[in-house]
Amino acid sequence: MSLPTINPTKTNAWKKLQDHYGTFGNIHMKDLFAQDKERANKFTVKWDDFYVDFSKNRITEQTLNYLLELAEEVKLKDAIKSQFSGEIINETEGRAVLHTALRAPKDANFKVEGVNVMPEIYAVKQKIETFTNQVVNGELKGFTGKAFTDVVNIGIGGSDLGPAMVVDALQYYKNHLTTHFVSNIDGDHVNEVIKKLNPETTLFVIVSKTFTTQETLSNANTLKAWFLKSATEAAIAKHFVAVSTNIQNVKAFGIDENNIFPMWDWVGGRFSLWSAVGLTISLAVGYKNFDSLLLGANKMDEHFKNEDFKTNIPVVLALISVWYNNFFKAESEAIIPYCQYLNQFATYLQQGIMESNGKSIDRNGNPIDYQTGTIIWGEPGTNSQHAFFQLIHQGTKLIPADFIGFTQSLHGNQDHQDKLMSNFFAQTEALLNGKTEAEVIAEGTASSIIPFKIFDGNKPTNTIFINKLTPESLGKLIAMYEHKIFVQGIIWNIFSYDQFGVELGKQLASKILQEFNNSAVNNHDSSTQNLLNHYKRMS
Ligand SMILES: O=P(O)(O)OC[C@H]1O[C@](O)(CO)[C@@H](O)[C@@H]1O
Repeated sequence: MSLPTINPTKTNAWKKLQDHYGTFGNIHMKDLFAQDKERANKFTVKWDDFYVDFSKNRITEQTLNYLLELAEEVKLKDAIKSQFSGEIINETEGRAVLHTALRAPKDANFKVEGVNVMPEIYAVKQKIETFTNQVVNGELKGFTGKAFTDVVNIGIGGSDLGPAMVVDALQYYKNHLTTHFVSNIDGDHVNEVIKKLNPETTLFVIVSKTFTTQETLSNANTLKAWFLKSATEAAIAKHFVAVSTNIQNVKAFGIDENNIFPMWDWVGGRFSLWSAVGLTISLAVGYKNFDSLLLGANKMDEHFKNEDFKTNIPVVLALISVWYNNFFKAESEAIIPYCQYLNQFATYLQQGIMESNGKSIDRNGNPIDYQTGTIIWGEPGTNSQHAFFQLIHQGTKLIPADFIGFTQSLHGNQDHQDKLMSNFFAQTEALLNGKTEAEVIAEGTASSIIPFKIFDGNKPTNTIFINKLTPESLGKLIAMYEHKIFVQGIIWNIFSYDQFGVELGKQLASKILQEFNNSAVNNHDSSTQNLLNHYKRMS
């Protein structure tokens, strides 16, 4: 069975939303709160250690009902079933999409083409656990008999961003191993990492689903060449491991078969941190914590699969985002974690959201005449307040924002935590209420300055409030956004799991690379040609 192919703009719910948007006009959220004392309770979902308040949005109960009707009309329920039952929903690549199987319990039953994949998943998990324990305990040693001190993850995109974000987010839980990430083809990246390494005590984890990615293979070759300045070829087996679906290419690189951690083509790169792609996470925080991350994601999967849409966190967040994207024409969304540990979270979500839903052809193969993927950006609070919040508060653009916060800190310094969280609450309150002219005048402001100090307010935010940053709660949070991506892709009638848009640039780059050897460069547009010739002269 394939995914439904319903044009959302042709649904009854869409028309209702359009009319509703027309009458919604300039309703201020402040008035909605004043009219209904129960508003916050009505638009809050409490689930496990999550408290998600979406009341500070430009919605009424009617809006939500129409959005829920839209979900029904585009057959979201069937689509969820299709995804979890291993159907080939990544139709353009002919693949199932089963990252959810990676975090399911052992006795779950996820089938790809009739075969239960759980035994394979658990065999690889076992391999990750054994290997992690041996490295962390110092049982496995380098070529001079010393235990490992450093781990270098070599990968890019989904083979880098997920592990890098999680290792950073969970650094509180880290063991003695120092982790490094090399992704960019820019030689400065690998060069700076090399400066920090001792070949005798460094473990290299090459992560590439395809094992054909230029950046990853170039960086891996550079690191191998550097390593071989101090060690023999035989030592590679002790220091290099790989995560890939392409066993043949990994072996050709010189990696011992025992050092290969397999993955599967039914795991998309940007959804792969739950697989052996997360090996560096497991090494950095220990297998138990890695497994808790998976457990958290599995709990969110169950919530997503079973919860009524009205109180289903990923579904509600996705619907509200569609409301802004397609009716208010908001172009971007900000992700603001009040947590320094989530420093890389927005960057990570950029790939997840923009590579998945940045599409303009629908599931019937026709061009789309409505907006799809949102632009994602963000930084942790409070730093972001001192950087770009001016534009969110008083600029001309509507920027819905997710505020992510934790009731309990990990550091235990209540003074810092209270100051951080007072900012967290103050910002969403200020974005909601703004400041009126009367309030500005009452502050005794000089009359010529008054207009500059008025805040319209009415700026939407979701508050995603979690008890504590743990591997499990992080797993839930990541999975929450993964499901939001899926829901939006279904509504927009696009394929979320391919990424053909990244190919053209890659193809041209390899053509240009070959042309560097030619004496003259032609058959480009005149701009590109001039630039190439200038580079050839000057480099
Ligand atoms: O793991 P690989 O095959 O090296 O691919 C890395 C990344 O490249 C992409 O295919 C395109 O940027 C991503 O989807 C993927 O995460």
